Amino acid sequence: MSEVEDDLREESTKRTNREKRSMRKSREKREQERQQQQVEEEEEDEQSECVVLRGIFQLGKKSHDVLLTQTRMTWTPITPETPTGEPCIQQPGVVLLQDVFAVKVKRRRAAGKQSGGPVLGVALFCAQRKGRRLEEETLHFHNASSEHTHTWYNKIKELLTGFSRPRYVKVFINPSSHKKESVHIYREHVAPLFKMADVCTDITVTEKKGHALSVMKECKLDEYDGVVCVGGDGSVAELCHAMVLRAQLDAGSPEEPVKQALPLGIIPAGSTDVVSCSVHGVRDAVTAALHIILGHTQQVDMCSFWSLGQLVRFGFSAMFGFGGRSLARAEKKRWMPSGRRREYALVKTLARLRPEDCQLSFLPAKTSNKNLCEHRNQEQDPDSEGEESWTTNQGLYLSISIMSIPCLSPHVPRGLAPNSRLANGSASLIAVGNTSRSEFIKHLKRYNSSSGQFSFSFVETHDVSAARIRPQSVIGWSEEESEEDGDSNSRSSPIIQSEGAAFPWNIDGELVEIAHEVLIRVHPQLITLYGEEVDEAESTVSCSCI
Ligand SMILES: Nc1ncnc2c1ncn2[C@@H]1O[C@H](COP(=O)(O)OP(=O)(O)OP(=O)(O)O)[C@@H](O)[C@H]1O
Repeated sequence: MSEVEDDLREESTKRTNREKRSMRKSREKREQERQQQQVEEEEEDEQSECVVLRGIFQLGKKSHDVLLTQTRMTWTPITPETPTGEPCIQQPGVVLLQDVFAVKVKRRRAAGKQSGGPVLGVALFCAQRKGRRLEEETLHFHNASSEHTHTWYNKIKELLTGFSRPRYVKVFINPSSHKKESVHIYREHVAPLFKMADVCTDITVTEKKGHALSVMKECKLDEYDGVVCVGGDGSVAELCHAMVLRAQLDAGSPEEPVKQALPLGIIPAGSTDVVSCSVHGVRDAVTAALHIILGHTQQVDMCSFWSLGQLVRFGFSAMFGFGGRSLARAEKKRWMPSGRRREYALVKTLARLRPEDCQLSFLPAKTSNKNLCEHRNQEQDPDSEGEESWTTNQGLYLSISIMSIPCLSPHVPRGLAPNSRLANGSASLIAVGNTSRSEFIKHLKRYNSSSGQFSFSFVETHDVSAARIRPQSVIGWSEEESEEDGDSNSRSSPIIQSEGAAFPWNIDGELVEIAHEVLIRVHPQLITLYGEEVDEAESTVSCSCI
């Protein structure tokens, strides 16, 4: 082997060693950086978790070592040492302060006394999750020392003020909702929780349709942190509409939708409570009240409904065809109990099932969320996106629905529009073409059972940011109904009455009669509701009529 080859091999070995050393160094550097980052993260965690107070309280019959940090309170039983000296491992109890809605000093009250008495300790009032429900739970921490107890009480109270929660809310109660139980529901289940959490209220018990709207137009809204509605879907729809209109008035732009800054809380007291179920997953006044108290808020998309260039209203859902006709029939039988009324209307509308001849156009939703400003510009000219982006179909439809929220309810736990999200900036358009009654019933039944309601050739669904429905038939609902049973005296008054042939629309459970084309626009995150996004509602009832 030549000297040159030796030199080359030596050189190559040196280079390999150099490369290895350099790789090792960069690996070590990366490892050091990772460790440093970990230490910093741990320090950060420690800081937020650093102990604010430590003390001894009795929980139940045992003494506990209790720690309070910025975010939680933990307690571990104090146990005597075992004879063998082995440590006795105990799982600590824990409550997150984000779930605590009130703290009180507990006292032993003498009989007949409203105040005073020796201190017993602190009581924490928390919201505990049980499935989709929030339930009230009280934790008692006993310590007879007044000084000790007050130190803890003051500190916990101070930490709780760090959360963004409503302090003063405007409450509307519709005493006529469903079984006329709203006032009772509010008094029994909501008012005591609000009082406990120091939420002050200004209450209006509505006297007639439109009362909440007129109060909302004029009241001093900046005094409040939120608005609360106790009632059914009709009351919720009126208030949501009122809140967006008020935002428009305040912003000095009566033509354009403006986001309402105040959140709306919904205490369900109706028969279906679709909006409440869609943000709580359950029809339960306590769950709804606790979401309000804890300040859980959720942005929600809304629609605006227009006819002949005039705003009809703001809302979350609309049904044309079967859904509209069925509601119109139910409204004529207001004297029946709500369950029976709904079943009667459903069965009768199925018996007289007929398609609507109409032109359906829609604007497919873009994948990214559009912001409000873009939508505002579109509002003035619905065709400004260019005709080519609209899809138009002409034909016979049994039902057309458009929903910007999933519309969950105990009857339909996965919702009438299971693909719709609360704040994705689009709405589900569900168009059911003409088919036999038996096939239509099969489609309806699948809402109630599991899924597959859209897997029929006569059903199409689209994610849309706007839709337009132009009825072609000259025979409106009014003519057909008067022919049907000559029951004109018992007709309820719809929100809009048209001179010519009008068609019944179900807009958020309210009957609206419109004779002409209706344009629907989706407005991303136009309103904030107290609650959260849920996938499925708790199912408590099932419809047996079909
Ligand atoms: N004091 C009142 N008397 C009559 N109607 C009222 C009164 N206050 C409000 N309203 C109107 O009643 C309508 C229906 O209200 P709501 O939806 O709460 O009850 P509901 O129709 O019985 O419930 P659900 O829609 O769940 O069956 C709303 O449009 C609301 O404006």
